[in-house]
Amino acid sequence: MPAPTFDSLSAFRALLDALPAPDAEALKAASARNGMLTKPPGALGRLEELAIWVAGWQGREKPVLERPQVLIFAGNHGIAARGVSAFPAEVTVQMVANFRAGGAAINQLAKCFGATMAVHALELDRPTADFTQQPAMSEAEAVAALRTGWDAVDPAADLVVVGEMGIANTTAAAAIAAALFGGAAEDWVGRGTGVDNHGLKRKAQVVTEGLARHTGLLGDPLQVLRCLGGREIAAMSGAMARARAERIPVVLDGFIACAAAAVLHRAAPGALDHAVAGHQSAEGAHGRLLAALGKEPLLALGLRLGEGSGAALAIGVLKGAVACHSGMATFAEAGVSEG
Ligand SMILES: Cc1cc2ncn([C@H]3O[C@H](COP(=O)(O)O)[C@@H](O)[C@H]3O)c2cc1C
Ligand SMILES: O=C(O)c1cccnc1
Repeated sequence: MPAPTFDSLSAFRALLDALPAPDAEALKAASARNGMLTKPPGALGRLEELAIWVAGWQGREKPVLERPQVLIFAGNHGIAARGVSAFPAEVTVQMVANFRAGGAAINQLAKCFGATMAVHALELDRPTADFTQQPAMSEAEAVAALRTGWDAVDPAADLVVVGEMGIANTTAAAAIAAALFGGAAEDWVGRGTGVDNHGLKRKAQVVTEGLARHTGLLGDPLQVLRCLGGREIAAMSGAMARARAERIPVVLDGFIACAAAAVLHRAAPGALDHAVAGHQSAEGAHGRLLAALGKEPLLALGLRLGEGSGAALAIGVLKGAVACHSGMATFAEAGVSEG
């Protein structure tokens, strides 16, 4: 069956209301298998629940992780002109060239964990509007960006990692988080690429202005995405939703990726049941955002890069979980006495 598609935000919302659940039979079978493997019950800790979770989404008792896909989306932001990043906006397009040449951190991590990697640059020569002045995107622009993400997912992948590149996007992500979960701008802004205290104040000011500009629309998570987000952020939301429609598990990356995920979470409760938090980044409010999503990170290594880097590292943890679950012998097979 061809994947459903959408040409408006309301059609996208309808898809979110009809997302599939994990396979109950596979969950039951994997859970039973986990209880028979040659280890004391629970001895593999969180790896056990991770393997069962992957089994449920993949619809098989013995899941596999052989075709992880890393998707990187890049976009430029009108608010970059407001001095909210330690780096100039041209770094976005320069890093896209670096991704394509294989020179970025994510290239190495994707290679390490056997993932394919695709880079989608979204109209980099046309930054989104400054959201303190007007909505970052028109409805048509937001839909086009969501579609880029939706269409980028390989239905044959067995795990999806979604990452981003977009100078100033920690400010857009902070604005989204504040709009979705409340609190002051100061609670959600962080140092991003390394802004000083003045930069941090500017970020809070820009977020405060953005929230005030769009108050009337912020009750609707998809309008939050359109008014305060960016093309790469919308593309990430679209990719995560498509992965769910295909029942492919997703690993969440850092603060920006989690802001994209949070839009889905607020638009349709349970929309992130197929997603695990790969890591907690060093961005100040990432812990708060993960808590709001109810997600416990697998790793916390002090990364503050984005690009899907922390999520790509977590592929290793998931591969370990799946390898043990699907490859270990049962007590009966190995002739080991049970306790
Ligand atoms: C060379 C370079 C590579 C990056 N790779 C990811 N980011 C990260 O930094 C940006 C967000 O931080 P801010 O909001 O402070 O601009 C995003 O592009 C994010 O992916 C990078 C940033 C730089 C400078
Ligand atoms: O949390 C992240 O992913 C992050 C933090 C700082 C800069 N870029 C990304």
